[in-house]
Formats: sequence, C-alpha cells, structure tokens
Amino acid sequence: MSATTVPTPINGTKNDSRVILGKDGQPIVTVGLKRFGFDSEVPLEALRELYMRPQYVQANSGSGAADDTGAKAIYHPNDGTISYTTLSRFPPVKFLPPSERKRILVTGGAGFVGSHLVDRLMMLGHEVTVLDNFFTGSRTTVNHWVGHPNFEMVRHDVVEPFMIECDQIYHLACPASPPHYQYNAVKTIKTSFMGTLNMLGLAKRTKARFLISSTSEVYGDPEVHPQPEDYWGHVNPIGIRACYDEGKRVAETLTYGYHRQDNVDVRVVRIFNTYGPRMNPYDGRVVSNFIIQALKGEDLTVYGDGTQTRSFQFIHDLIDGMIALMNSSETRPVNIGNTDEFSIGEFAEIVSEVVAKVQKEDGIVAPKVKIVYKPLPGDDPQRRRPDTTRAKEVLDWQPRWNVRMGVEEMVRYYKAKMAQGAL
Ligand SMILES: O=c1ccn([C@@H]2O[C@H](COP(=O)(O)OP(=O)(O)O[C@H]3OC[C@@H](O)[C@H](O)[C@H]3O)[C@@H](O)[C@H]2O)c(=O)[nH]1
Repeated sequence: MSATTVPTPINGTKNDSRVILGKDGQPIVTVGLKRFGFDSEVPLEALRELYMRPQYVQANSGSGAADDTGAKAIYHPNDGTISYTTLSRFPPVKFLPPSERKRILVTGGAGFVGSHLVDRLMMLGHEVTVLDNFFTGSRTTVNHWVGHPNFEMVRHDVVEPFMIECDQIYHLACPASPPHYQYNAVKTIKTSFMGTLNMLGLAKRTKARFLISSTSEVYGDPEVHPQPEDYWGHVNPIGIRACYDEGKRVAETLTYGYHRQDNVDVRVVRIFNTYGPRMNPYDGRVVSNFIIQALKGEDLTVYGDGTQTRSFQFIHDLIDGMIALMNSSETRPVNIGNTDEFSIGEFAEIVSEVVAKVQKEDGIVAPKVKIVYKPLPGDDPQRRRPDTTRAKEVLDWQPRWNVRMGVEEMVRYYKAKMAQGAL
C-alpha cells in the first residue's frame, strides 16, 4: 500500500474523518515505516475502520445487513437478540508473493497491543496465528479476521508448550495492567517465566526470530531519569508489582540465555505506557480510567498527590517500533515510548479538556469533571520517561502522535462503543 492512498472517511461517530496532526504539525495519513526491507506502512483510515466500525447493525436500520468488510451481526431490538452470519468480505490485505510472506505467531494476539499488531501484519499480507487464553484478551478484538485464509486463532495458554512452524514470534502474552497482573500474582510470574521458556523453546526448534514485549517496569521506581536501556533498574523484588517487574526481568534473562547458549535470534522491546482504542475500558490503567470517568461525568481518580509522572505513547507508534525492531538486526533491548512526560495531575486536566472538546463538537453540554484523590498503590514509580536515543539511532524510529491527538482518538472510540451499548 502506498503513502498516497487516499483514505476514505468512515461512518460511525461524528468527525471520524477529522485530520489528525502529528507532533511535527503534519497530517498523519499513514502509519508504519519502511525499514530493513520490511514495509509496514498502511493507510491510517484503513486501520481506523477496523477498530471504529460498529460491532453490529440494527435490523431494519435500512443500512443493509453489514458493511462491505464487516461481520454480519444484526441486532434485533424487538427481542434483544443478535444474529451472526459468516463474513461476506474481509478487509483487503496486501498480495505478497510466497517468498515475502512470513508465518508469524503472535502470543497474546487478542489483547490490546496484540490485536493492533495483528491488524497491521494481516494488512501487510502475512500469515498470522494468534495464541491467546482470553484471560485479559478478547476474541472481539480480532474477530474481523476469523475465517480469513491468512489467519488462525488458537485458544491456548503459553504456560503449556505449543508447536507450530513459523518464521517470527511476537511474544506478548501476559496481563499488563497493574490490577490484572496483581489479581493472580503467581500466575503472572508463571506466565512470564514458563510462557517465555516455552516460546523460546519453539523459537530454538523452528529457528524463528523471537521478539519479547518487555516493559519500562524493569526499571522499577527509577533513580535515573530518563531511563536508558543500560540502566539496571530499581525494583522491589518482594513488592506487589514484583510479579510483573521481576517476571519480565527474568523473561529478559531467559531470552538472552537462549540467545547466548542456543543462538536464538532475539529482539527485546521495553514498552513504556501505551494507550489507544481497544484498551479494556475497565482494566484499571490511568488512561482508560480517566477517559471513561470523564465521559460518564464522574470524578477523575488521581492516586496519591498526582505529582508522579508518566510518558504516554499512542498504540500506532508502538506497533511501528515493534515491527521495525523485529526486522532490524538489533539484539539489545530497545525502549519504545513517547518522551513527552506529564504528571498524573496534568494528565487528568488534559483528558478532561479533550473529552469536553469532543462532547462540545458532538453538541453535548457536559459538566466539568472534578478530580478526587485516592491512596497511591504500593511501589508506584514516581517518575518515568524513556530515553529513546537507541530507537532513533538503530531503528530510525520516533513517536509521531502527540498526546491530545491520541487521547481524542481513544475518546471517540469509547464514545462509539458506548453509543452501541457495548460499554
Ligand atoms: O485511576 C487511576 C489509575 C492510575 N493512576 C496512576 O497513574 C499512573 C499510571 O498508572 P497505570 O496503571 O496506567 O500504569 P503504570 O505506569 O503504573 O504501569 C504500567 O507501566 C508500564 C506497562 O508495562 C504496564 O502496562 C503498566 O503496568 C500511576 O501512578 C497510577 O497510580 C491514577 O492516578 N488513577
């Protein structure tokens, strides 16, 4: 697909065809990069169609049973039922010759990050297998691909071994929001350790390239700011976050063990706070909490005094970085995150302003939301900002989305879901 493809505005909420300006002030028309012989560029509007589309159409709505590419799900308001038929047509994907088509396994492919990665890889014409246990992921995130000849979805927990032939493995499976990963700490550690062990074993046997999604949480509550990749971190090994922090740290250790010992071709991405459409609205992370609270006119819950900082990156920037890293020759860890740092208090203001702007544009007079302060969870990092020098140097990657544009996109997504009663 080319950068000159003219995007078609999609139908759904009002203003869906708005121009999205990047950090450089230029409109974002495509996402993705041409790097290392791998072109990951797709029109933004085509991706938006996948996550902004309605989940169903209403019977007798006059709009037909389904749009061109959507699932035929028809809601019957009279008896409150929904009927599904098979797809009439899938979203178009690039036609790749077999020599360029890769067999790609995405563990956690039905999760927030995974589903966006799957959309991109599918649109680029690759064969994608999703492995997910649906603990935090959901089939609805990728169901627009079910039945496509290039797509396969398997319910499987990575703590058990899995056999498949593949060329690349994106190993994402693990709950990522603090309330979710703390819900069953032992299972989180098990997933990080045994899941990674199993997938590295698979990579060793198949000689597939292996990318693990690690996290900024390996730096713990950092004493170095911003955090470069060679900072070893400051983690409480017995605290409530340790199941995730230490789980990911040992997963990285395993990854480099297989790399040194067995020559497994590895990539390690350290992901900083990421947000965007399809993030579970109730997963407890700050971006989804604030947006849902503001849309419902509820108070925004700031934990602690709101002086702790985070740097928020939009999902499409992350996917660009992950695909570039996978196809590069860089085997060291690489931070992928946005360097614009905000205190949580400031961020609450930004979210309430963006929500008020969108509501106003949609003709809704919404009351100004207030901030309430709640206790700070244990071991909550005080400052977090990535040093992205390495990503810039080795991947020629930089984030393009500014926070207001990204938050607005997510607000419109949640609004569309709420309008359908899906939230
Ligand atoms: O409603 C809320 C939720 C969260 N917060 C605060 O907002 C900050 C960010 O919290 P989040 O839960 O969104 O995310 P955290 O930065 O704590 O953890 C995240 O870090 C990086 C990723 O790898 C993980 O996905 C996630 O664990 C924290 O200081 C938290 O205490 C609020 O003030 N209010």
